[in-house]
Parts: sequence; structure tokens; C-alpha cells
Amino acid sequence: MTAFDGIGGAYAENLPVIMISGSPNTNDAGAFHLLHHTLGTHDFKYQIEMARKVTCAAVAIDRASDAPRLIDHAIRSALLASKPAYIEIPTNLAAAPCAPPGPISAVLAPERSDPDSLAAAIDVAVSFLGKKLKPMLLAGSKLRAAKAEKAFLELAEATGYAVAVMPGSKSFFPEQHPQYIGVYWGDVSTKAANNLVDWSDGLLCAGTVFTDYSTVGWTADPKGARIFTADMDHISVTGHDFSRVLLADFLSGLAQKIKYNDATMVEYSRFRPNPTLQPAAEPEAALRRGEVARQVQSTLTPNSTLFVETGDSWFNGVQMDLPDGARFEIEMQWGHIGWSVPSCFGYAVGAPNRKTIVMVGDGSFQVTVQEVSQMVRLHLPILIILMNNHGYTIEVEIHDGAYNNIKNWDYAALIETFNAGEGHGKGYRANNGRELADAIAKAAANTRGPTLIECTLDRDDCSKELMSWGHWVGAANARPAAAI
Ligand SMILES: C/C(NCc1cnc(C)nc1N)=C(/S)[C@H](O)COP(=O)(O)OP(=O)(O)O
Ligand SMILES: [Mg+2]
Repeated sequence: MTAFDGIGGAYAENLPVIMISGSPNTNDAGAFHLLHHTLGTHDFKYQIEMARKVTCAAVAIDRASDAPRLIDHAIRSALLASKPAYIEIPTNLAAAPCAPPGPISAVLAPERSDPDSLAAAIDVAVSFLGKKLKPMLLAGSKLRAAKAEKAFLELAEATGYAVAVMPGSKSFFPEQHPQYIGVYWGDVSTKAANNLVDWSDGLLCAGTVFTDYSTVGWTADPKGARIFTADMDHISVTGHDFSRVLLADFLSGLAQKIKYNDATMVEYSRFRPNPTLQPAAEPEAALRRGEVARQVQSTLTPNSTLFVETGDSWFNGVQMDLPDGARFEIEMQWGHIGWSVPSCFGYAVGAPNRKTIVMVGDGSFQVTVQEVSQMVRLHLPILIILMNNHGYTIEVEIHDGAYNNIKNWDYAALIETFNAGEGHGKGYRANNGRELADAIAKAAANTRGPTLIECTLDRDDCSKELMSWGHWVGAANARPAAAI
């Protein structure tokens, strides 16, 4: 059941996670047995029924002979839809013999776009964009799930258009690319990206997801005839709608036929803001959020992957400039606090050659802290920047109250608990810029385990972007019920 929390997040974030669950011995239902690890009723189907709500495929294997077909179906469905799948196997069947599966191509063979729909969609796009004076591109979070990052870059370079990304797709387009103009996030955009997006008369939205959070409480929700929507396997614009057109096929096919038009880049060159380098704080001055963000930014390399947890860490991370090659992980759709610690643990196991860094608030950290123990056990050199502002600051900015207060912990000392004398985790507390810089230097030298740096911040020390975003999202939440 707790796994469904992560599976729900995988569904919301378009990740093909396969969940495998044991299920009761096939004889128990017919014998009207009551079993442990169940709800204590004779209904043993409730789990797969729940799974069906948060997966694209859920199978229960009741006979060994069905296993190859059902398992292939579940895995292929997950890979094609980039959504989680669920496989349930009874305890007395898990080791039962069955036929081996056939060639893996039955599971891995890619889907193809419908050729006629693809050609028609490209023609409509060429005509739509060809009539625009100042067209540009907007990359969304589904670009990765659609495996379309490369095709998107190809289209950007074929068109000369300005390219903005949304917060959920930061790093899916190289930020040092000359056509990159920043994160489009309404009032809290970076590099004045919102000014150009609002000025453009033709916006090709590739894999975009417009929610209350990504539109800043519906204040930055581009709509209407200037919008051309290219989704994972669907293309639409006013007066046209095409199914079974895969995003990568569409973007690379369009790149071959589209006219070059750099009007948006010419305009952007007239107001591109100079990079605002946060000045270094006085080394002994009380640590502030801006100084933490400045020092974390300076650690980023092409090999870094920065995880930003739900909280002010979102805003600290989105405002950072990434070197090409650096990756950015955020869970803005599901937005479960506590996501980042287990996720960066799993990521570091899967990508041991990357430098994994996580910025996580104290409230979120308290939800899934136990995964730090796994980082110590597996000697993973993850850098944990713990932003201790003593409570739920993002919520304070949306709606404050006593419910946003939490018990403070000695976070830096916690690592020793996980080491238990044999681990190589390190924990430091930084009360000022000098202590933070020292701790970051020690973290770089600690290659045998995680390093947690507890950054002590004032409760109200949050980004100006969070204040503005919190205001608009709070207003959106508070809209009066429509008069009936
Ligand atoms: C409680 C909640 N959101 C509501 C919430 C509650 N429960 C779950 C599982 N997920 C959620 N997003 C949020 S964003 C907190 O401000 C996070 O606090 P923290 O990690 O300390 O970060 P900041 O102080 O920077 O906000
Ligand atoms: Mg906090």
C-alpha cells in the first residue's frame, strides 16, 4: 500500500515503473481463509483494483501458463505509455514452471506514428508557423517521457526560434544554448522568458502540462489560436487534431520542412537580462537562502544532477543556471514532500557516475529520512543540502497557521545514527557562508558516503519567487464556489 504512493507519483510524472506484488496462495480464496497482510476480509482483489487507478496496466497471474503473456503485456504497456504497471503473483506460483518468454522485441519494439497523420500534422504545422511573425518553442515535462529531447533540439536549430522551458522540463534543453531564453513560469520565470512567451504570436508547446502550479495559479496559462500543441502521441491546433503521431517523429519531421525565422531571438537580444550573479555573503554573516543557492550553483558541473524537493527548494533550483549536461529533477505534478530523498537514492544507484545533489527542506526531509540509511549502506556520495527554515515555509506563503510548525531535529547529528560506527556518512551544520563553503569542500572529498549539510535559515527567509507564486496559488485555491 505504501508503494502506491510512489506509483501514484510515477503515474503523475510519466515514469515507467514496474511494481511487482506477491498475492495470496491460490487455494485461500476458495477455502474462505482470512489472511495476514490483508484487510481481513475474503476479498483479495482490492489491491489490483487500487493498482488499476494508478497504473496503465495491472495484471494478476492466476495460472503459470499465463505468466509470459501477462508479464510481457504489463512491461510493454509501461514502456509505451511511460506510465507504471502492476504485476501480482500468488505466493505458490512464483516458482511454478512456465514457458520462457519469446524474443524481447515483442516487448521493446517501438510504436510507429501513423504515416498519413504524421505527414498531415507536419503540413499543418508548417503552414501554421509559416504564417507567424514571431513563433517560438516551449518545452514541457513530457518531452523526456516521449524520448523527444533530441528531436526538439533538432527542431530548435532548424527554426532559429527562441526556446523556453517549463519548470518541470528544466535541463531537457541545454541552458547554455544560444537559443535558450529561460524557464517560463509566469511572474517567477527566469531570464524574462515570460515577456517573450507573452509577445510571441505562435507558440509550439511540446509535451507541456499546464496546471495550477505550473501556471502560477492560472496567471500564466497560454491559450487560444496562437497555441500549437504537440503532445506525446497527439497533435492539435485550432481546427486540426491528429492521433497516433509520436512527438519525436513530429518534431524531427517538422525540422526537415520548416522555414528559419529568428525574429524572437532578434527581439530577445534587445532585452536579454544580464546574468544576475548573487554576490557572496559576508563569510561570518548569518546564513541566508540566497547564499546557499549561490554556493550550490557553484558546485554544478556537466556531470551533476540536482534534485529539488517540493518547497522553496523548487524556486532556489529553478533560478539556477545549469552547465550543459547537468540534469534537473523536480516532481511538480505529484508534489509529494519527501519525494527527493528516496528518488535521489534510487537515481544514484542507477547512475553511479553522476554527481547527485539534493536540496530538501526540513519538513520534507522528515518524511523519508530513513532512505539516508540506504545511502550510507551502499556508500553513495550524495550531497544533501538540508534547508532548515524550521517549518513548512512554502505553506506559510500560501496559508500560514500553527499547522506549518514542526519539531526541529539535530539533522547534522543524524548521520552518525545511520553510520553506527561503520558508515562513512558525514553531517555538518552551516550557520554562515564560511561554514557552508567548508562543508561543501569536505563533501567533495567524501566519496564513500552521503554528506548532509544542515543550513540553518530564518523561518521567513524564502525566495521572492515563492512569495509571489504563493500569493497567486493561494488566490487560486481561495476562489469562491461558483454561484449555483
Ligand atoms: C507541507 C507541504 N506541502 C503539503 C504536502 C503535505 N503532504 C505531502 C505528502 N505532500 C505535500 N506537498 C510543504 S510544500 C512544506 O512547505 C514543505 O516544507 P519543507 O520541506 O520544510 O520546505 P519549505 O520549508 O521550503 O517549504
Ligand atoms: Mg522548511
